[in-house]
Amino acid sequence: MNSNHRMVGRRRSSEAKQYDMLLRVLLIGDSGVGKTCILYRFVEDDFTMSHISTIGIDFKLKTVEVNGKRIRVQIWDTAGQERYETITKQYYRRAQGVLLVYDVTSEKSFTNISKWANDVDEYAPEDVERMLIANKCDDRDWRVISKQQGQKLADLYRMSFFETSAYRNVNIKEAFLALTNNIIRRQGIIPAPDHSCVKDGKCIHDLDMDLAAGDATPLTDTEENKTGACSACSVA
Ligand SMILES: Nc1nc2c(ncn2[C@@H]2O[C@H](COP(=O)(O)OP(=O)(O)OP(=O)(O)O)[C@@H](O)[C@H]2O)c(=O)[nH]1
Repeated sequence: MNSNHRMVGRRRSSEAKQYDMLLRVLLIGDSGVGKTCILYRFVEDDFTMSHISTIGIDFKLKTVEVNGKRIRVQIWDTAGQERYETITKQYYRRAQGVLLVYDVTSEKSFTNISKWANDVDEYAPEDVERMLIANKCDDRDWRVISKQQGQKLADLYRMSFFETSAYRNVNIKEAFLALTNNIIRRQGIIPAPDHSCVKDGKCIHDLDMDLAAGDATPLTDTEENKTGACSACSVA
C-alpha cells in the first residue's frame, strides 16, 4: 500500500464521523420539468428561472437526519434529453430511490411518466423506492394536470406522491425526507456501527464513497480500516 493510499484512508476516517450511512437517489423525468431546480432548492436552498439543460449527469450531496441517524444522500440529477439516455441508464442500477418528476403545466411530461416508470422497472433494482413528483405547483395559470390526476397515477404505480414547487420551496425537503425514510424502512437498513453493511466481504457503500470523494480508490482494506467496512459505516 502506498502513502497516498494511506492518506486517502485517513481523510475518509475523519469524514466518516459526520454521518452514519449513505444512500443514492436518482432524479428522472422529461427535460425542463425542474429536476435541477429541485436539487438546488434542496441542497443549496436556491432557485434560478433560467433553464440550462443538464449534460449527461451530475450529483450533489446532502446530509439529513432520520430517526436520530445522520444519512448522507447522494442525489443524481439526470439529463431529461433523450440523447443522454445511454449515459443516464447506467446510474439506475445502484439507486436505492428514484424521484420520477413531471411538470404540472406539461401534459406530455405527465404522460411520459409511464415511459420513465418502465425504465425504472427495466434498469433499477427491483426493490428501489419510487416517488412521483408533480413540480411547478406554484404555476396556477398554466397548470393542466390536477393533483387528483397525479395522485391517481401514483396509486396506479404504487408510488408515494408529492406536489412540489422548487420556485416557492413547497414540499422539497418533505419529499426527500419521506423518500429517505421509505428507503430505510423498505430495505430494512439499520445504520450500523458494527459494519453490518459488509456483504460477501465487501462493503455495499464502496463505490458511492469513491464517487463522492471524487476519486476511485477503494475504501476497504486501508490501514485505518482493516475490518473491510467502508468509512461510511465505521462510526462507532
Ligand atoms: N414556476 C416554476 N418554474 C420552475 C420550477 N422548477 C423549475 N422551474 C423552471 O423550469 C425550467 C427547467 O428547470 P430545470 O431544473 O433546468 O429542468 P430539468 O428537468 O433539470 O431539465 P433538463 O436538465 O433539461 O433535464 C427552468 O426555467 C426553471 O426555472 C418550479 O417549481 N416552478
